Amino acid sequence: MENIWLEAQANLKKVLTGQTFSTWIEPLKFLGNTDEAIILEVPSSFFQKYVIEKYLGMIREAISAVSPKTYQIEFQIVEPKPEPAAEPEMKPAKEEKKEKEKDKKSEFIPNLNPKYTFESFVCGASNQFAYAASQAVANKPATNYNPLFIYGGVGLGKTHLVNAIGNQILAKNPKAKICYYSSEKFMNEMINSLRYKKMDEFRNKFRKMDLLLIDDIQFMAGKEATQEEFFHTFNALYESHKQIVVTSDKFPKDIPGLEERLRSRFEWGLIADIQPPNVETKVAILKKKSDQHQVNLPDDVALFLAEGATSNIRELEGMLIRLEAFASLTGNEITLSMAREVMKDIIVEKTKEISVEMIQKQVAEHFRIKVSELKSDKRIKTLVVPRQIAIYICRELTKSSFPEIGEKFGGKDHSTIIHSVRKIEKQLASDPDLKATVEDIKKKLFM
Ligand SMILES: Nc1ncnc2c1ncn2[C@@H]1O[C@H](COP(=O)(O)OP(=O)(O)OP(=O)(O)O)[C@@H](O)[C@H]1O
Repeated sequence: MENIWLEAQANLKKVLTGQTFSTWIEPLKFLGNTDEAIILEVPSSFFQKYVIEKYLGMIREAISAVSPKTYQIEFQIVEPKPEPAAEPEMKPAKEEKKEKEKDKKSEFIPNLNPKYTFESFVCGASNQFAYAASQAVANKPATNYNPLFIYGGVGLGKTHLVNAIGNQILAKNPKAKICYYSSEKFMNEMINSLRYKKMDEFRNKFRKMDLLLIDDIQFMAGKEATQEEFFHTFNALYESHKQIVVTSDKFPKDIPGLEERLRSRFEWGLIADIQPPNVETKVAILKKKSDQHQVNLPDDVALFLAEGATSNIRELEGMLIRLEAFASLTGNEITLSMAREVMKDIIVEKTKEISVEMIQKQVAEHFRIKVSELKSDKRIKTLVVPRQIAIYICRELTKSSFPEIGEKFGGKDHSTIIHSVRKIEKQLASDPDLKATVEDIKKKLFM
């Protein structure tokens, strides 16, 4: 049973960002199970509430994808063990020195996701401004746009862009002191530092940075002590001309519970928004991701996913991974009909119903022939091939039976229809031009 959870966890890792996974999913340890439920360990009630709110659906889905049965998910709070007592253990001097050095180094581990770069980011109309602003900051930190405040809805690429800034600065200057933190991590670390009387260490760590990247600042809303601490960190960095980049799901003014003095500071620099992507950008993102995974994603499938998905790119990526996994496990190429089957519970098809008549019209237009010629019995090659293609697409995209299709193609016998479908199926495997033609026609049908 634990294996089911480990497998589900591994799949979630592929879909979520490194940061989200390590913060929220990795700490969920398998505690046990009943016939109906899997019990997972959580470190606090806050943690439990957050996971239920944000990730329970995903967790359920990941589990049902790897188990034959549907399970409830239950959480049990297991408080982390307190740190060892203040009395330090006696250690040999050499060992102590080594540990100190290690501590020193780890202070500057930038914590960036190396996959999130400008190169791997698709720039479209919806994110152009934030992309350009991020590049400007990466090229000339702490000059024109300080702080840079990026805001936009869930899963639209804020974390990706701030990591890209950090990665680019680090590539130019490997010694740059860069720190990427989510605001929750900032808060948790601050609480721990208060608890173990290490506030000076905490403050110094942030105030030494050249670049401070704070993700999802909206989580600081209503947390007065955290905001107070962040305010002083902000001032210290700003005054020493260090770059600060902050992300949020809202414009500063619209974050309830954000102190006025922080809000006004965020407005000192540049505020750039990311809007939900249009279908073309979503297709471009899918194409880029599938290229990265070295998987062939046909255009019509990319369009189908892009149109069916919400604007959350994380969800779009999740769909792609699911499809890629299905194709690789069954050893088949990704096709539109496979995508429809695999996504049937996820994409509530809002694509229009495709009818035999629409297909006939589109194929006739493509080959510059008349619909009446397509339906005729004429056996010349310029008509036979389009006719077979049209019949094949009708079989793939409509629910019509062979005799029904035959009826609409001038009353042809169902064996003629079966022959046409088989013929095209066979040729598609070896004829890339034919494949491109079929995909092109299907794509136009869904436009
Ligand atoms: N324009 C884009 N090009 C390529 N990948 C993108 C783009 N936008 C988003 N993504 C991908 O979508 C996923 C989610 O993006 P990211 O985590 O940056 O979103 P976010 O806005 O920070 O979300 P949240 O509000 O949940 O923090 C990531 O894997 C990211 O690489």
